[in-house]
Amino acid sequence: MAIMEVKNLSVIYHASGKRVAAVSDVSLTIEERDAIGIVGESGSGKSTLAMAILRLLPERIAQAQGEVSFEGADLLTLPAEKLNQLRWKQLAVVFQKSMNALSPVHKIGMQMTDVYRIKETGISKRETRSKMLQLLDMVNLPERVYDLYPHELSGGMMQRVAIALSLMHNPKLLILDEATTALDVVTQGQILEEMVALEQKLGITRMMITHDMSVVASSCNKVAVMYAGRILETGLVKDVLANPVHPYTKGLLKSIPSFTGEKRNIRGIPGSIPDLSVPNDGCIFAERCEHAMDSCLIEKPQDMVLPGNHRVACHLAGGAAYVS
Ligand SMILES: Nc1ncnc2c1ncn2[C@@H]1O[C@H](COP(=O)(O)OP(=O)(O)OP(=O)(O)O)[C@@H](O)[C@H]1O
Ligand code: NI
Repeated sequence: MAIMEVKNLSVIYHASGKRVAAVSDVSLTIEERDAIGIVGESGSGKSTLAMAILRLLPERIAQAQGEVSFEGADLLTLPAEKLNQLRWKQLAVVFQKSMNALSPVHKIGMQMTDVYRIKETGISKRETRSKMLQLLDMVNLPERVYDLYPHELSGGMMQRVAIALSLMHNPKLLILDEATTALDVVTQGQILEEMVALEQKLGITRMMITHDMSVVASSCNKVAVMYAGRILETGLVKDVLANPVHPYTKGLLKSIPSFTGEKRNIRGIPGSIPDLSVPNDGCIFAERCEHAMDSCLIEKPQDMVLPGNHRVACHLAGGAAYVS
């Protein structure tokens, strides 16, 4: 069953007299218990997409259009009070810098308790404490963390606390925006492994925002490849990674080191993301694409649907040049 359906979502930032099309016509279906990776290079609109879904964009400068249905409601038009009830309880988010929001002068346990009590009233101190210890244990932190100050924690421990906070009300959908990016590879791997085990136990659905395809490969079942505000390819991880069709996805996969550990040159994709304040009617990747044809410059490619609902927005995917 779909837990969230994003339909034709677009976000425009109004910045210094320009209209920046940060997210353009994005549609996504997230099924219950999916772990969907949103992957793409810096500036491709991943965070904007997450913020739009959560309606956290600054209203004065950002304008979102489209539909985000979640639990039968459209998050984009839901009255603020109803939306507040959903946040944390149903929908939770962890950012890369989530922990910066914590006060340096209060102990972790007390801060967790304060956050918990905003939504849960009428629960005794003892019960709350035991719930917080249980949460710490869930993310593999020892009890003593309850009595530590933020500066006494390592980066990995901090992110674990942030994840514990996001889980405190058993959310249905958890959005992680580069939540493990700043960590060393070993700690990141451990946290991802723990996340996967935890969400299987708790029945959580996860949206994982990252620029790192190997994070998606190791912790997600679905992937959406985003570039310059558009989703270029999406499908099951096993299909997209084994059979990438879009030239951009192929480039992204080439630019990460091999999973088997063999040495390979890390090759970036030449060029950079286009100016999003300039309207584009063709394929947004065309100017960097080594296979671009005339039609790519003037006509926006529609989604080509391959077996397994593997979707690709590329003229080549639908044309004669594509061999399955
Ligand atoms: N407040 C803002 N005002 C104007 N433009 C913005 C604002 N925030 C983001 N943008 C622009 O929107 C585009 C998408 O940015 P976004 O942060 O969503 O990308 P991202 O994929 O999350 O990148 P990163 O991987 O670096 O976090 C970029 O071109 C960015 O410059
Ligand atoms: Ni981002």
